[in-house]
Amino acid sequence: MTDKIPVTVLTGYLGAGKTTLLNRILTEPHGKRYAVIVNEFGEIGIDNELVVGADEEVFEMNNGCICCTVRGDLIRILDGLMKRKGKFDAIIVETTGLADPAPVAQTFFMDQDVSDVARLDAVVTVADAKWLSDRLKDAPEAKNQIAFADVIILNKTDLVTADELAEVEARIRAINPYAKLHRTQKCSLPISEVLDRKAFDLDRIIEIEPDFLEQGHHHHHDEEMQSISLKLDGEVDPEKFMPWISNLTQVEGPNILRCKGIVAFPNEPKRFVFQGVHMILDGDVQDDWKPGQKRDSKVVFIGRDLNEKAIKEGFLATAA
Ligand SMILES: Nc1nc2c(ncn2[C@@H]2O[C@H](COP(=O)(O)OP(=O)(O)OP(=O)(O)O)[C@@H](O)[C@H]2O)c(=O)[nH]1
Repeated sequence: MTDKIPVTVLTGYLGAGKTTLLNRILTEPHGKRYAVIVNEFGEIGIDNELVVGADEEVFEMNNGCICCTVRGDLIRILDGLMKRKGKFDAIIVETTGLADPAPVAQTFFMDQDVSDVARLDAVVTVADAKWLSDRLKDAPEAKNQIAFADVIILNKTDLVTADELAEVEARIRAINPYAKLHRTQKCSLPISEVLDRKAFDLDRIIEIEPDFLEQGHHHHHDEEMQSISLKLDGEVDPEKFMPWISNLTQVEGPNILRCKGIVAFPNEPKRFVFQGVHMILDGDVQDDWKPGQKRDSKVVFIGRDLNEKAIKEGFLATAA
């Protein structure tokens, strides 16, 4: 029992700060080896490139929601990892912001091969202090992520007032009074609060979801949620790209839940990485393009009521 590999499921709505937390865990000196499994909603893999490349191995699952189509993938990757047991101290699974954590957690109880060697240590949910209250109204996934959490990281406290923070915390407590809750900026908290918690409580989960241990899965996806992945076979002109992306996120901000991209600027040895949540946009040149790596540009937008044609044309028109 005790030598089963602990698995932490990292969840939280789009843009809450999951990758920020993951990178914090991976860069802190802890002397441990983690295997990381990332799952994203969108066709072009960007998330795995945003996870810092330490010694860890990152496995990517694309094209679908972890809780539905790629659950088989998760089982396969976990099986593969188990065969190499001893190489890893723990496994971290980062789910897409649109995943319901229940079926992911179920995998550790329902799949015999997995449950023989791995144990679900905790479901850790990152919540965006600025946007969570809105998402609790219109996104059922966001509510389940809070309900299932053993640890809740209420992040981005810098973007709200003390009153707003108290209000969102009260909303969280109305859904989940049990989880350990931390208020953070940039997910800054001791790793020991996140990993190896031995916190997953099956009895509590069965109270929330009585058929948790039964087969079958009724996750209804947000049918209106769109994911637009665009790729440009080359560089973009910053003089065109910057005004375009900032204008798009200002005008379409309410509908854009998440955007991110990695683009190449002419004569710039580093990759320009940007990401945003609604109209808040963040971007910087980061690590170098590797020798031989193709300098192309890719962007992903996730949201509702997005005009795909206009966004695509706008992006292609920024070509250098
Ligand atoms: N102001 C502010 N921004 C933050 C904080 N934490 C993270 N961010 C920013 O929020 C954006 C989203 O953070 P990520 O860590 O990529 O979020 P995520 O949950 O992994 O996003 P998805 O995987 O796309 O759902 C990034 O631009 C971060 O720099 C915070 O405490 N305050």
